[in-house]
Amino acid sequence: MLTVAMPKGRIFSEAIALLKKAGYDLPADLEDSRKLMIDVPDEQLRFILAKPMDVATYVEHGVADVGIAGKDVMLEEERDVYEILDLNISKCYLAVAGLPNSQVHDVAPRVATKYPNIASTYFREQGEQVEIIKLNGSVELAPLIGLAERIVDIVSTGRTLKENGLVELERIVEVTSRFIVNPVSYRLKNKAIDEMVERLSHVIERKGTSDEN
Ligand SMILES: Nc1ncnc2c1ncn2[C@@H]1O[C@H](COP(=O)(O)OP(=O)(O)OP(=O)(O)O)[C@@H](O)[C@H]1O
Ligand SMILES: O=P(O)(O)OC[C@H]1O[C@H](OP(=O)(O)OP(=O)(O)O)[C@H](O)[C@@H]1O
Repeated sequence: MLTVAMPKGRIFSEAIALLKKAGYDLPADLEDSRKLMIDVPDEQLRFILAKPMDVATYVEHGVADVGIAGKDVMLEEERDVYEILDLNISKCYLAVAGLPNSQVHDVAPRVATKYPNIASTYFREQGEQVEIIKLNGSVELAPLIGLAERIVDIVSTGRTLKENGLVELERIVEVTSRFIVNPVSYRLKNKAIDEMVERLSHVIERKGTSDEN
């Protein structure tokens, strides 16, 4: 039995679709359920449904053998897990944004973000001193209300920035979801994990090729 940590929220449906495409026979109502632990005995799988930021924590502690997590989470949390596969789903990127034409005069401008580690590493590498303000969501609000001069947040379509009158200033890193594995599970359950990786890679490789479209 493999325990798979799945991120609830926007990655979930794409991840389930990918597993189904890879040939896993999963219950149709998986996405409507409020259950947080779901066994699929025919496939020898147990799913646990976690907050996206927590997936790598479950995998690092070995209560899940494998999991699916955004690259943003992997960079922010730096968990001791193997990142085996880029699943190429839930594409977006992390960027610095702010109000247009805003002049930053402060010695240490304030940067609001859900990603304090990524943001401080980025600005340190740029040689810029900033004050990081940690938020848990609606980060685009911060410059509008005067909490921060800049933000570091996810951009996908750019709609949230646009509708709040913000502009992208610098692109930090591209983000997609990754298949991650607990190092001990990888030794003990190598066959089952390798099979899942193989089946998933097969589906990812075919994605976007001309005979698939
Ligand atoms: N706008 C977006 N488009 C595509 N992928 C995104 C977007 N925002 C976040 N992601 C990816 O999805 C993951 C987060 O998903 P989601 O937004 O459902 O979680 P969340 O922000 O923790 O949600 P909440 O705290 O509101 O439940 C991120 O780690 C990132 O990899
Ligand atoms: O470029 P877009 O397509 O507009 O997507 C980007 C928005 O999506 C995410 O927010 P989410 O919906 O997860 O809300 P939150 O920030 O409050 O968690 C992200 O934090 C941005 O705000």
